[in-house]
Amino acid sequence: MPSKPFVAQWGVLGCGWISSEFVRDICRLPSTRNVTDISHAVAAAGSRNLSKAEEFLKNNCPDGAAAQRDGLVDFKPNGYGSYKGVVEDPNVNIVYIGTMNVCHYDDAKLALDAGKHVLLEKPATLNAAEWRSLVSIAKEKNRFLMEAVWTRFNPVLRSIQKSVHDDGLIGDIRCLYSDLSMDSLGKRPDTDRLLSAELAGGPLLDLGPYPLVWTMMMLYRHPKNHRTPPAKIGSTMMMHHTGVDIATNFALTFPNIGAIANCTANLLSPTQQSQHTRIVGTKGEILVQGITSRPQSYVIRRLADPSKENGEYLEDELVDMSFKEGGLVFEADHVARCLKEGLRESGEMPWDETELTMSIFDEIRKQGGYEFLPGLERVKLE
Ligand SMILES: NC(=O)C1=CN([C@@H]2O[C@H](COP(=O)(O)OP(=O)(O)OC[C@H]3O[C@@H](n4cnc5c(N)ncnc54)[C@H](OP(=O)(O)O)[C@@H]3O)[C@@H](O)[C@H]2O)C=CC1
Ligand SMILES: O=C1OC[C@@H](O)[C@H](O)[C@H]1O
Repeated sequence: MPSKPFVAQWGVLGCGWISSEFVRDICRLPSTRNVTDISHAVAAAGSRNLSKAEEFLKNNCPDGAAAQRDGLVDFKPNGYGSYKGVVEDPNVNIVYIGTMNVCHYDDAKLALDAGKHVLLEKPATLNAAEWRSLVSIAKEKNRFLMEAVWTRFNPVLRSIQKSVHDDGLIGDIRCLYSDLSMDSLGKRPDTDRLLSAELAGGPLLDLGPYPLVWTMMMLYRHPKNHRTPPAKIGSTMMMHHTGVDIATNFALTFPNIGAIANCTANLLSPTQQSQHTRIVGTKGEILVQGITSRPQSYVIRRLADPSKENGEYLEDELVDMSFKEGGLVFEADHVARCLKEGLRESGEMPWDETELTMSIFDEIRKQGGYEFLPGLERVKLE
């Protein structure tokens, strides 16, 4: 007899866009993606406004998520007009935090202090000091804590990582180019979360995590890099009149493997979806397609003769791995497995990699002159 799947019992903080995407994705029955060891339930959702929480549940998971529809648990989702209600709900064992950047630290602390495990949307915090503080609370409370960088669990990224790291598909990596940008300027009000200084907006923190995740997964995590942080961080930032960045370019060097990453995130231009990320090696290159956060396919271009300078490529090979899931469920499955195993930290999105991410953003903000409004940072950098 197969054993009963472990059920992650989610409580959701913030009933906005990404929370609804997350909840809809965990409603998909695990069997449709050949998953049998874990499942998901929505135990609660909380908003600053009760009717918004109730509407959120009605629209996204009126019967709960997969485990509720499969009869693995017998509770229905509860709506709350506060975040406190969610973290105190006895049916909740893990809290998904989909609130604004400026709320992440307080909301994660609220959940950890209430004894709940936490999956916290990117950017985890405003700076590395806030993240270190959350990690120490998670350790003290003996609870799971992970930054929600869903792209790390995307099957396309995983396939590319294996082909490049284990099978030497493009030889030694030399350069990585990755962009996530949007042509938002003039199309969103200055009060929008992407442009507002009060909400710690700007493309570095909002979009930058994705070019950086490609860098982390392909270069930082390259077996020959031995998880060595970038030796140099160089950046150029253009500021918007609201006090957030409007465009940020950054380059990171990895001398152990002789590779450099060139990352861009701006609100001036749309990303080129036919090759948002280009990974160039000594034997060829990979062009990743789709959205930078949610790749769907990639093109392999092998050099006909790798010994030639600027040589010809053989015919393009398309690897189409399009999937029907939203993509957030792969991350949710991983978290459920961590909880099932009693882990407090994920090996795939460990605490020190979020700390490194936040430190890189801290350094880029310092170079570019992007300072948060007074009072936003709950823990200041030394
Ligand atoms: N993983 C991914 O692909 C994505 C991640 N994100 C991340 O998720 C977070 C939320 O983004 P998104 O869902 O697009 O944003 P939304 O504006 O759609 O939702 C954010 C929610 O935050 C809550 N909130 C708490 N305090 C405030 C406040 N002072 N002002 C406004 N809202 C507040 C609100 O929930 P309520 O009113 O219910 O209390 C609101 O609905 C961001 O940190 C972003 O970086 C965003 C998009 C994609
Ligand atoms: O995480 C994100 O990915 C998609 C973008 O549209 C969004 O602004 C960002 O928060």
